[in-house]
Amino acid sequence: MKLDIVTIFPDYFAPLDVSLLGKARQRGDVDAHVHDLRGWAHDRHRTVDDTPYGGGPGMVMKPEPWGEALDAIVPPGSSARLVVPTPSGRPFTQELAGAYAAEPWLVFACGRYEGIDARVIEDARSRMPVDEVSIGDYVLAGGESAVLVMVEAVTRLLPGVLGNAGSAADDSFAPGRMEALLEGPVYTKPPDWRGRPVPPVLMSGNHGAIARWRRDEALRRTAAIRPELIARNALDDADRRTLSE
Ligand SMILES: NC(=O)c1ccno1
Repeated sequence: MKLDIVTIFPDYFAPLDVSLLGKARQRGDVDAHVHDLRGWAHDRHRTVDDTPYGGGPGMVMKPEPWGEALDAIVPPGSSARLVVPTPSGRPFTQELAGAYAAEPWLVFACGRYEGIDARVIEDARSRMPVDEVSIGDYVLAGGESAVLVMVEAVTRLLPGVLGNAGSAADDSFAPGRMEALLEGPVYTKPPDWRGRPVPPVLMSGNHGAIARWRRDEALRRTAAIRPELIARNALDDADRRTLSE
């Protein structure tokens, strides 16, 4: 997967060199490049923002640097998808992360201030798919943190990035039988810690009973914390019995 990130704070993306993603980059599984938008701002102060038409607080990111940056990074006819983090975007979900993990090339545009001049998105849409995406119903100072979240959620799904390929399949919201359930509790050694034992079923070696217990815990957690998700799952009789307890 090819990733390009355009930002006025390139140092924000130092985390791309650590942990699983850093290893994926070293292996060449992820070809990530961070670009400083000011490289396409040609005045003496390398200005990237200006006052909003129509008045109002704050500043808006100028279209010219963005247009030149995207022209330079994404040649005409290439296969890139532009992703723009914004609180006014479509929700970023595990499903969308899975769709992005199948994309050959993602370009992330990190807005700052009050946002990017709308014509930048319009112009980009004339030559590539563009998604405006929100990681949640809150406002950040810029898109950089949202891009770090999305890049981690997407790249962990790429083959070979997670040490245990099955791990992603058991995630909360992972496609399949656990699709819209919150993951239940997990345990490791010691078997008893501060007088708190590990649930015995997890040490029984009975894989069917363990799978049932894990699903029951996920159902109970989801019903307690995110009851609106329950209806998104295909429930069997055992599930319904658990939820009726
Ligand atoms: N909620 C968001 O995704 C966001 C992006 C930039 N500011 O907020």
